[in-house]
Amino acid sequence: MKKQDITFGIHAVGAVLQHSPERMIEMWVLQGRDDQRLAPLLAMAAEYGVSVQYASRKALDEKADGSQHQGIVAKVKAAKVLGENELDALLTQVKADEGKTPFLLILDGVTDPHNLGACLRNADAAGVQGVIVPKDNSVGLTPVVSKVACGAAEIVPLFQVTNLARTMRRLQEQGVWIIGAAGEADCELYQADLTGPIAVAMGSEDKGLRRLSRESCDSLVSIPMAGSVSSLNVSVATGVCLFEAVRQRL
Ligand SMILES: C[S@@+](CC[C@H](N)C(=O)[O-])C[C@H]1O[C@@H](n2cnc3c(N)ncnc32)[C@H](O)[C@@H]1O
Repeated sequence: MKKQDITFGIHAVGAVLQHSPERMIEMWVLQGRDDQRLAPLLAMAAEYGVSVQYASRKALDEKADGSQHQGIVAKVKAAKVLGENELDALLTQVKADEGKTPFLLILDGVTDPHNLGACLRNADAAGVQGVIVPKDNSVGLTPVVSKVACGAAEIVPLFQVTNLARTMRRLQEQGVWIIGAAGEADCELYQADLTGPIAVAMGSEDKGLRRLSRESCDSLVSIPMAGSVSSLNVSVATGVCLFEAVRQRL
């Protein structure tokens, strides 16, 4: 298991400092950078006794492996990997919390870190309580995912499960209705009831929902497409589905 990780970008580093400062090991900031957005991060680092070093752009580029780092890179302890047991605990907690209804997102094999990052960002914005992905054939919490998620990767729990179909069955046994998004479904998203305990399941970039995952859904919905392209990018489709649920759940 990985013990340390690199994270970069103002929101991603800020979210670690804000939500799990105990994970922060050290930070590097671009020499001579006068960016007001860095000030609260430096203040938090001082408060938690995190070592901050100033470094050249070349050094930061190397640490961030060439990705856009906005002048800040941090070494952090790797986040705890969450699985089936933690998902059960989350559901119990959500159900015990009066006024809360399970609202989950399943991503069946998303492999592009930009897409996972954008989905986590959407999930956080929509108030999703947890995102579930299969352990294999999916991208995990990489530095690029954290950067694109803009802090959401440190907030929304990501559950990595060994057998997605089994997890879907467990969710159903606990009263969660699973709605799969598939372009060819007859039922349009806007006709579906998304008000109860739900998990929205999205397919992978290239193959969509796998057969077993699709068959495990309680219903399938499509987002109507007016133009000539056959499908939306998975993170865009995720945003559309989640925010239709948010609208209905107001
Ligand atoms: C890029 S699409 C996958 C396209 C893939 N070729 C297929 O056959 O499904 C990725 C995922 O986004 C969701 N999606 C994209 N467009 C959609 C639409 N119009 N209606 C419902 N879901 C959609 C689905 O969950 C899909 O599996």
